[in-house]
Amino acid sequence: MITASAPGKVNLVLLVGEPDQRGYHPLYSIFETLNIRERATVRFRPQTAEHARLGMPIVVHTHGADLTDLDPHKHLAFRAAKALILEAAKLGIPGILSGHVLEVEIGKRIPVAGGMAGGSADAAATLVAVDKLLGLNLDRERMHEIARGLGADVPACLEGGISLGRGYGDHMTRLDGPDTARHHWVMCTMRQGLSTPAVFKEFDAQGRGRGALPTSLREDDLRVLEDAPQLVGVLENDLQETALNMHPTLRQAWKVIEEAGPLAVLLSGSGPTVAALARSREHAQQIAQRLAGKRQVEKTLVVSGPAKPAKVE
Ligand SMILES: C[C@](O)(CO)[C@H](O)COP(=O)(O)OP(=O)(O)OC[C@H]1O[C@@H](n2ccc(N)nc2=O)[C@H](O)[C@@H]1O
Ligand SMILES: Nc1ncnc2c1ncn2[C@@H]1O[C@H](COP(=O)(O)OP(=O)(O)OP(=O)(O)O)[C@@H](O)[C@H]1O
Repeated sequence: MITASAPGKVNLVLLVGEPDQRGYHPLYSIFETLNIRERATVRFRPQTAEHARLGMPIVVHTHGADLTDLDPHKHLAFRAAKALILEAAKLGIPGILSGHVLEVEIGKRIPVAGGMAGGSADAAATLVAVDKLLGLNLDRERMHEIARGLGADVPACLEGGISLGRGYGDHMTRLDGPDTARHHWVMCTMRQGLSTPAVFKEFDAQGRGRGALPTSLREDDLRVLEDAPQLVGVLENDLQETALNMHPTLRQAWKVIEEAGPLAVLLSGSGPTVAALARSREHAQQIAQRLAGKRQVEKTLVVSGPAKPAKVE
């Protein structure tokens, strides 16, 4: 049995270009991974008659969130496990599961459909756990290739730290080092989620895409590695206005969160989770206390970043 974990994220900078023919958007995205982690535990189980009917001998159980409406084959942990079984076959290790099913247990802590890459973190943790269980020992490059086939945010969850994502936000360059400052956040979730494709679609309908994106790290963006006060001037999310227009209560929540006294307020990815930047952990706890009981905010999570990469526990 192997357990691995992977972090959630907030995009410190998210610049969005015009969509390509498939409708996907080129991005310039600086990810900060957060110390709120998803866990994947994987093991072999003997195959039963019921399992034999499964097309692919993988069973996923999810704890901590209700994903019963989700087609099991679309669960990102299922897709990650399947990708590595196919990779094993490609590497000439067929029958790796013979007589067994691969069981994946996911422990979710990251809110679903909140813009914090919860499903992507499940995928990243599953990739690392199954790689170890099957003894594949894939290198970083191959893991990242497989990860980006699963979703644009999966490589960032594998990578950890603070990283620049180019291409579709899925080609990572790690930016942080030993002197990188720690950042404290209050992640404020909303009762109603927002669908990532719907936000991008509305963004396009409003013609908000940038004609050109920076081709390398902008010098000013190096401030993402500094303390919270320096970070304030860097934070930027092109999807913010679109999400604020689409969500029924996000604008009211935004005002309430600003009144709780953070240094800055930022939409996390495609939202609707709102990231409130604090000076320190104590300040973050104060903000969370001020927001307790406010009906506009579902719950608050006091977190910090950058976080460790996806790894075996
Ligand atoms: C908004 C972000 O969270 C910022 O980090 C990501 O770009 C979204 O990452 P993700 O949820 O892992 O994205 P995917 O699962 O690959 O795609 C979900 C949907 O988001 C849109 N999408 C995603 C990434 C991208 N570069 N362009 C897009 O247009 C597409 O409509 C796609 O169908
Ligand atoms: N393991 C998973 N956990 C959560 N949702 C999943 C998972 N696998 C597939 N999904 C589907 O993806 C949708 C969005 O999931 P997720 O929680 O990853 O959103 P998100 O955090 O907003 O993503 P991102 O920030 O990467 O855009 C869910 O509503 C669900 O239908």
